Formats: sequence, structure tokens, C-alpha cells
Amino acid sequence: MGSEEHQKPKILLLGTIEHAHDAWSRITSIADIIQPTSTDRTSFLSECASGAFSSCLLAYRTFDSTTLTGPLDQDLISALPSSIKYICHVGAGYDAISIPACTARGIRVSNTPGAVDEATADCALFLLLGAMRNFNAGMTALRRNEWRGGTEDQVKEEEEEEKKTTKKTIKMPPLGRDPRGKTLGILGMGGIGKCLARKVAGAFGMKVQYLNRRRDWEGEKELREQGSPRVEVEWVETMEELLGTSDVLSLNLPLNAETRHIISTKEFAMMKPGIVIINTARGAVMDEAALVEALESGQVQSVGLDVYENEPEIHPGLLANPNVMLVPHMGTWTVETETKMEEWAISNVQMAIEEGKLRSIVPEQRNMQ
Ligand SMILES: O=C(O)C(=O)CO
Repeated sequence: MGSEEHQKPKILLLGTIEHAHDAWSRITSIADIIQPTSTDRTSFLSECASGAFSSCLLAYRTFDSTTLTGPLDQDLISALPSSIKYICHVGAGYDAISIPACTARGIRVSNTPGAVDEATADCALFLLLGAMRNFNAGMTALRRNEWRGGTEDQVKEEEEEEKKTTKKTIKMPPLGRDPRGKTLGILGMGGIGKCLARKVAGAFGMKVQYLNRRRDWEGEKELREQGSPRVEVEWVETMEELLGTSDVLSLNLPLNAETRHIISTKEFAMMKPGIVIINTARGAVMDEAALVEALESGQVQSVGLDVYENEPEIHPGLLANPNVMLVPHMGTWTVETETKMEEWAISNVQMAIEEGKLRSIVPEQRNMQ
């Protein structure tokens, strides 16, 4: 036997292993790890051209490694050595990777779908309640040393004044709305959407309806049979119906060429006036400039956002609006979930090395498995 046959496969590590060290140690025992020395896209492309990664079988990448490589678009995929056969992404959303470019080069891509569901749905729940109850306006007033929009003394003074007259002078955030009995419309009924449906029905007593590319009969049955209390979800056939009859809209669909700006001026006009919108998917599924206008006109009452069109930049119209609750992309930001995501991605690496296939290949490539 030649010595080549005993060589371990090489793995290109884009990003770092933060949590799943035990799982990663299984990989380091069966593969050699190559890490780039470059610090930006230009030098990364030069490093690719220098042959530094030649003979790597697979690339493991984190969401944050985009700051090094930029998006894994056509140019970057073409720069990778032809030995790369798999890209194992840590995260559910893989919009930073051009799947057509990978498919054309025979590169199979995996993501970590189920691992993110609970934490992302919890984040949506937080944003939903915060946006419905106008908590952001009250919380930011407090940080300005104001009590619900005025100093405590001012408020007391104004209360005294109010007793003498019938004049209402106390500055308060507008009254919020209770979620109970309201209708949540979910756009995109995947794992996160279903998890959210279960949570809002159980915790808040909300009604749930959804729009998806296809009606998910199996998912509806699961929700009915496993939900506690029973979760009855209604399927709606059109965007008009979803937007026109939902009190709250949650965006839970992946970002791709078809879903970019799926919510824009025309869709805002179809919405029930005063709707509340939650986005934990990707910023660019909604047209941010159009959202700012819809908030200013009052067509949209309030929003809760975890994701933005040009992260880490946020539209100034969103930052300035007290009816906007903002979280800096922290949907999966928990020890348990980040660990689970890394472990899931590592299980894809292990399967690729040992069995030549992926545990969770992206849906567009199912026929390549
Ligand atoms: O899993 C994802 O796609 C995320 O955005 C987590 O940060």
C-alpha cells in the first residue's frame, strides 16, 4: 500500500469552533485541519490561488466567517480548489452561499435546520410581546431617565394637574394590545414557524394561520396532535388573505432570489391597518425602506426585528422609531443552541468523511445525495 492511501482528509476551517470541542476532537482524530491566515476577502482569494487549500475535501464554515471570505458567491466558489466536495455551514439560513454555483461544481452543501428552531421561536415570542405591548417605547424612556416618557417629578406634577382639570397631559407610550385571541399569520411554515405556532397558541392563546409554498398537511396534523393545548393552524391560500386578516405577521421563510423583498410597498398596502410585524428570518425578505414608510404612515403599528437588510447597519428610520423593537441578530444566541448548531454541522462533516454523504443536505440539492 502506498503512503498516500493513509493520508487523512483535509478540512478547511472557516471560522472557529466555540463550543462543541468534544465533537470537533472526533474530527481532528480523523482529518487534518487547515486554517486560512488571510484576514479579508482579497487575501483569502490570493490564498486560494496560492494552492494553500489544495486537496481539502471539505469546508466547515460559520455564519461570522463571511467577515473573512465575503459571501460564498460564484467568484469565491470558483476560487476554491476542485478537491472541495462539501461545504458544511453552521446555521439554518445559507443565503450567503450560492447554491447554483456549488451545484455547478459538484459541491454539496449542508445546513443545521432543526437546531435553531426553539431559540429562534423564543426570540420571535419576545419580539412579538414587546412589539404588541410597546415595551420598547417605555424601556427607552426609562434609559433617558424618564418615567414612561417624562421624569417622575414631571409625571407626578402632571397627575396633580390632571386631577384639577380634565386635561390629559401625561406623556405615555400608546396602550399596547393583548395577544390573546389575536391572529398570528406565519409566512413560511418550516421548523421555526411550527415551533412558534406551538408557543403562541400555548402561551398566548393566539389563533394561527400560515402561508407556505405548499400546504403542510403533515405539519398541521403534528401540531394538532402534539400541541398542548391543541394547536389549530389554518392554511390560507393567498398573500392577500394572510396579510389582510392577520393582526401580527411573523416572517419565517428563507432568503433567496424568490423571497427577497417579498414584503414591500404593495404588500404593506394589503395589510390589516395597525398590524404588528416580527422578523427573525433574514432582513432582506422585507424591504426596509418601505417598512419605514409603512411605520410612519401608521399602516404598521410596530415591529420586532432580529435581522436587517445590511447587517450590521440598521436603517436610521428604524433606529429613530420608538415603535420598533430591535435585537442585533441574537435569535440563536444561547449556549445550548450555538452548541447544538456546531454539533450538527460537525455531524455533517463526520458523515461526509466516513460515508460520503451529508446528514442535512440543503433542499435544493436533495437529488445530489
Ligand atoms: O441559523 C441561522 O440562519 C441564523 O441566522 C443564526 O444566527
